[in-house]
Amino acid sequence: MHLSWPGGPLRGTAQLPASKSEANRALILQALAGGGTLDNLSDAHDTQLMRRLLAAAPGTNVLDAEDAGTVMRFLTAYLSVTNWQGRLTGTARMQERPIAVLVDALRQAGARINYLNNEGFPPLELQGFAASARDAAQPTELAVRGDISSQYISALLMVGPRLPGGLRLRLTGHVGSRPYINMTVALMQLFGAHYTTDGDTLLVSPGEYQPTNYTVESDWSAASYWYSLVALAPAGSEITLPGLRQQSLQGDQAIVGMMKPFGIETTFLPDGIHLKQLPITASPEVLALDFTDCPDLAQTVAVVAAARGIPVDMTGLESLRIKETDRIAALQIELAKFGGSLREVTDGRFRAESSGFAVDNQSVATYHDHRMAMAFAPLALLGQLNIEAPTVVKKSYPQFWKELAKSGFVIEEAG
Ligand SMILES: O=C(O)C1=C[C@@H](OP(=O)(O)O)[C@@H](O)[C@H](O)C1
Ligand SMILES: C=C(OP(=O)(O)O)C(=O)O
Repeated sequence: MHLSWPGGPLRGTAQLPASKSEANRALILQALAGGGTLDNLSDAHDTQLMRRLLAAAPGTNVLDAEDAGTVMRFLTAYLSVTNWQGRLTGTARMQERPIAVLVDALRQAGARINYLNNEGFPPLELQGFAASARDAAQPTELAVRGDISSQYISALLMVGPRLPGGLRLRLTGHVGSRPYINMTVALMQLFGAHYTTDGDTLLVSPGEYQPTNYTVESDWSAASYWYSLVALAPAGSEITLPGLRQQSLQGDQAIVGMMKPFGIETTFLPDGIHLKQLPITASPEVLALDFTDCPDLAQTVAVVAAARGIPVDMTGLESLRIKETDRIAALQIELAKFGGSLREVTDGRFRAESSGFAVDNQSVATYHDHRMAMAFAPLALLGQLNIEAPTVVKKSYPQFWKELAKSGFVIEEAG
């Protein structure tokens, strides 16, 4: 797909998808509650897939979570406690994304799960749930490391009320993506769960979820691409993004602060936000940003840093290697095409920077990763650009290209 910008400031209103993270939790909680209504469910493929698989589960013994991490992890827990028996699989890439931490914990809780291919990875064979003969008045006690994926923890927490005696979950190690755990707990409470903490131990009381009505917020991760568009567009650019809330459950709202040094001012409106590009005032020689809590923002920021020539030292990128692709390797290869780089300067600290950054008809490979496509697309503001396999955006933001076209980009399909 060929992308170009006719010139002049970027202006107008862009529609965002609803958060797939909120939606996929709400769908699991709704299924466990046995009712309630969800408004503003995303048309994102991950959300529609979750909905379809939850509906299909009672009548089939093969489910395919494709490339959706939340679907694979949340369903493994949900299908276990609901005693579903069958095979849960995913794409070739999903079969490389680890799941042992979750499977070990569920086995301890009483789930019977086998690996069908490689130990520790999907596909899985679920053989039902046999709660141990332990005193049911005692909570199921589990210890889970938090440094690989928070999705294991969210998955366990959501089924916690269904475990005999509830769940006492101790988090160990350096916990990443913590705002996603907080989002899980907030939605569980909204659906009637009882939850407390004792340091890094999370306690979920046994009980039933209540049918609940919830309106999903727009997606802050998707909003991040509009931040980079405004940051790279000509002076005077501004954009309105409806549907975002100041009180958000999404940790990716951190983009508000991260984009300030790039000159982006955020104003909260009664329904949404307004972004405005301001002249960049004095900034440190090298910015330091930690992505431990918001890994999905890393690609957005790395590309803007290189394109604007504002070096950023990025930490907290560990989980990027096991997402839709190895995002660190993908960024390194693609940034290099433009004169940018992402170099490991010390253990775990990566500097995004550039020398002679130029956009001149390069072709960006997207590695089956929606965020590679959307993080690099804003570079079309600086010159002619090609994006390979552009339909990859459907995972979280199917309308992305349509919204770019509406805002003035010229888009030509390849071939
Ligand atoms: O729980 C969630 O909705 C998510 C958690 C994060 O994953 P990790 O916990 O694996 O970092 C994030 O990257 C992913 O896009 C969505
Ligand atoms: C990592 C992501 O998704 P998931 O882990 O749910 O596949 C993402 O959307 O960036």
